[in-house]
Amino acid sequence: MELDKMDENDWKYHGEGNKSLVVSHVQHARVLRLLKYSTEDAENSHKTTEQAFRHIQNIVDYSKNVMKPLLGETFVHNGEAVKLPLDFIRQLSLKVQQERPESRCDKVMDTFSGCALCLPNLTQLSSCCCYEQHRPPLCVEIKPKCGFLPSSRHVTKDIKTKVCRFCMHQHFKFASGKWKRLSRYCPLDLFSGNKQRMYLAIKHLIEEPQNNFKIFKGGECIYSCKDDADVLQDVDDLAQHLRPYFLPSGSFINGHQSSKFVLNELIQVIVSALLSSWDSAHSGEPRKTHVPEGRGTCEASLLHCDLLRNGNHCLPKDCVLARILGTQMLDNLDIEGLNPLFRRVDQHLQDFPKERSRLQIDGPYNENFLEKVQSGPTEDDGSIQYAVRKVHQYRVAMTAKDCSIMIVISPCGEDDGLVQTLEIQPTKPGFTTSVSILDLDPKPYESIPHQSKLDAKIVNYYIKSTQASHQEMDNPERTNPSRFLARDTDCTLVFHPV
Ligand SMILES: O=P(O)(O)O[C@@H]1[C@@H](OP(=O)(O)O)[C@H](OP(=O)(O)O)[C@H](O)[C@H](OP(=O)(O)O)[C@H]1OP(=O)(O)O
Ligand SMILES: Nc1ncnc2c1ncn2[C@@H]1O[C@H](COP(=O)(O)OP(=O)(O)OP(=O)(O)O)[C@@H](O)[C@H]1O
Repeated sequence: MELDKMDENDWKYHGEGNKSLVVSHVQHARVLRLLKYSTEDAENSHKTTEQAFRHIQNIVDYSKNVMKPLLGETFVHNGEAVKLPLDFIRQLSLKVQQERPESRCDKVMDTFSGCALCLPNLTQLSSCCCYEQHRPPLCVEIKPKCGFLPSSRHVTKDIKTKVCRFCMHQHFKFASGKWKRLSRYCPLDLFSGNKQRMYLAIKHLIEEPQNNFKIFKGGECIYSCKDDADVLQDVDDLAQHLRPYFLPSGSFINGHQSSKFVLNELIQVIVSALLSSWDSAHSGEPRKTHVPEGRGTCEASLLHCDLLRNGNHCLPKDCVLARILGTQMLDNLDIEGLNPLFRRVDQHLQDFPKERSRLQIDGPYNENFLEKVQSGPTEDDGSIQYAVRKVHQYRVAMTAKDCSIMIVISPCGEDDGLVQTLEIQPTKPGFTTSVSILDLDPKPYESIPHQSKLDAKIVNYYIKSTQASHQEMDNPERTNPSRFLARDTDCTLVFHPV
């Protein structure tokens, strides 16, 4: 990238989250990820270039030295911190403003520091060399969220060991107006390793994508959450896009059937990519990651009880889901068990402020930090080392609970006869897939008290609202229909038993 030749016309709006705004290059498979700050957050706007650059370098170091070893070399692309001309960033900010969703405009792009993170465009990261004009690579983005139930003895509310955080959080988000519909997606189904449960989890993501699901075609977002949209219409549009990829030319399947068919095909390719082991050093019988008994099924999941009971709960060892789940499970005390340890660390830092740097509370995120995460006292011996280790582990787990998976699906070879069988196959004929993980930023130490409050709010609201729902069921006239989602009975899937 030649900094003196940066031109805002070479870049376009690509997407954004809570903390950053992403623009993509119109020709090269590159993106710039620019940080955002709240308009009221005056402190951040006064960050000097050096401070901002350090902040972005911290993100790079964390991805590279902490998350990459935990999640796997093949999945993580840490990118590099870059300094950009201020004029370019200001022009870019003006250019993208009209494309930004209103719900994200409570924050503004950082146009003062001149710093950004430059990354490969993961929606275009194809492992296939034969780029077809009429069938550019598809990319599916999934933000899976937390895939297990806590089993920590510190958990005080029984419901937390039965209903997963995502499903409980849905009720809170719906009530607070963040989303207009409840999602039927349950992360525990996605992480189950059971193909039928995974199939339905993805089907539910397609039905109600919220901020957990997007599809790109040739790097352009063609399917994502639109708050007011007619969802059925959207799914039909999506099916139109998918036809050239999944329906053999000259096929006679008509309208609705063909939509169902191509969506089914897409889901199967996604499941296959999520379950593929990517560790090239490993060969032979795939090893499995088991979700401990009772931690892999959520009572709020809308799947058939039989499917939940009988589904096998294990993931191939080196598949992307196993890597993410393993890292999420570094949080083995739950926020309730972590709280007293956080207070121990906090007290220590108040007593000895200089310890902040030795304990690497804000980095540097280097091999030493990873060492602190991975080794040290395993039982609470009352030491500060133990408490710091658990705090570091919790923060790493939080990153893994909030990351996203990108699956690029590239057609290769002839488009005729692509779909020969409806079984999931290790690699579906006619496609290659590549998988990466994004949004691997460190979660601030200071956010832990917020996590604790949010956890209590979500759980209390869930208990209150489900109790109210049961009362409403006794009195149907008062029932709010969107509170009661139908169980998914469409389990007559095309998979063979696994
Ligand atoms: O707390 P959660 O589970 O709601 O996760 C937040 C996400 O909300 P979600 O529930 O996925 O819609 C939230 O996503 P949205 O802004 O809702 O798209 C952020 O990812 C937030 O991370 P950060 O504070 O920006 O680093 C996430 O916060 P962290 O808890 O990961 O810090
Ligand atoms: N390297 C990349 N290549 C392609 N698209 C990307 C890349 N990084 C981010 N994106 C897109 O930009 C969106 C926002 O990026 P990201 O998730 O990193 O933002 P964030 O503000 O950290 O999100 P969050 O709300 O989770 O904190 C992503 O959902 C994804 O669609």
